Amino acid sequence: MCTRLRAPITNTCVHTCVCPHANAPLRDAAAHPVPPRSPQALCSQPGRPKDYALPNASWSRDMLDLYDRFLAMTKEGLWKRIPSYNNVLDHIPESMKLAHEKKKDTRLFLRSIEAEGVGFEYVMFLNSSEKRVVCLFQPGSYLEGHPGFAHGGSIATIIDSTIGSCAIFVAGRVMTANLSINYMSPVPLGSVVLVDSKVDKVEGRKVFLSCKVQSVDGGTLHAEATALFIQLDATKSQKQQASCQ
Ligand SMILES: CCCCCCCCCC(=O)SCCNC(=O)CCNC(=O)[C@H](O)C(C)(C)COP(=O)(O)OP(=O)(O)OC[C@H]1O[C@@H](n2cnc3c(N)ncnc32)[C@H](O)[C@@H]1OP(=O)(O)O
Repeated sequence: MCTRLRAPITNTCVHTCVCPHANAPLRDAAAHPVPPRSPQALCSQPGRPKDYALPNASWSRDMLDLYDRFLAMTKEGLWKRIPSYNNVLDHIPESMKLAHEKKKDTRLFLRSIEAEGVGFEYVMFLNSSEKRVVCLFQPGSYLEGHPGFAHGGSIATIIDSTIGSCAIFVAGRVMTANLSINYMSPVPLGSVVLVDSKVDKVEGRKVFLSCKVQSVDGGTLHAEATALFIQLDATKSQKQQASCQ
């Protein structure tokens, strides 16, 4: 794990969204208990979708401490918090949308459970110079597989999405062609893990990536993965688009 993650916590809010509380002092992490913080209360703006990648009352102390450490690193300019919406089209810039892609009542799989704390609680940070995306992930009780532990499919989902976000950064619109995961140690429900992904190489439309899932202290390697993403071919996309109309 990157030693930079052990940097001291700062008490400044640096949300990337337009937020009335931006740069307002946060809590003293050591001295005060975790206050209930609602993303909507912090950053709700008329006409803007709700950003789910912000602290809520279900986040554990480990999750909040790690979040604060990454926020501190965003101030140095190397890392950027990635907002998270429950409709995937809100992630795609208008200029990259295909003609048939209109917003419907669909949801990004990871944001399909509305209640806080029981599904995928996560926030991602991008380091563009290292072509790296790190996701802080706290699996909730509805993601159970083996009793008390996160389902392997939920681990695959968070890996695919973290690696996918990294691939999108270098290649724009991509799809997973191959994802290979070795599960080494089960992830307890309610614990916090770091999903650390990076681009290894790009060959034409092919983006090769790798990923590690580790405990917060770096002492447990829960899973390792490699993936191949393919940049969508604009010509083929146009054909798919025509067949959808
Ligand atoms: C912030 C929001 C977060 C969002 C994150 C989202 C992450 C989630 C991503 C997903 O879950 S995507 C859903 C799961 N994936 C799919 O459903 C993909 C299904 N497969 C396809 O649609 C097509 O196979 C694909 C688009 C991946 C590739 O089809 P293409 O027709 O564009 O590729 P083509 O056949 O021309 O192959 C291009 C190159 O890739 C290679 N290739 C394609 N598939 C491969 C494969 N599976 N393994 C190895 N190589 C592969 C292929 O050999 C070739 O190599 P060369 O250029 O060297 O000749």
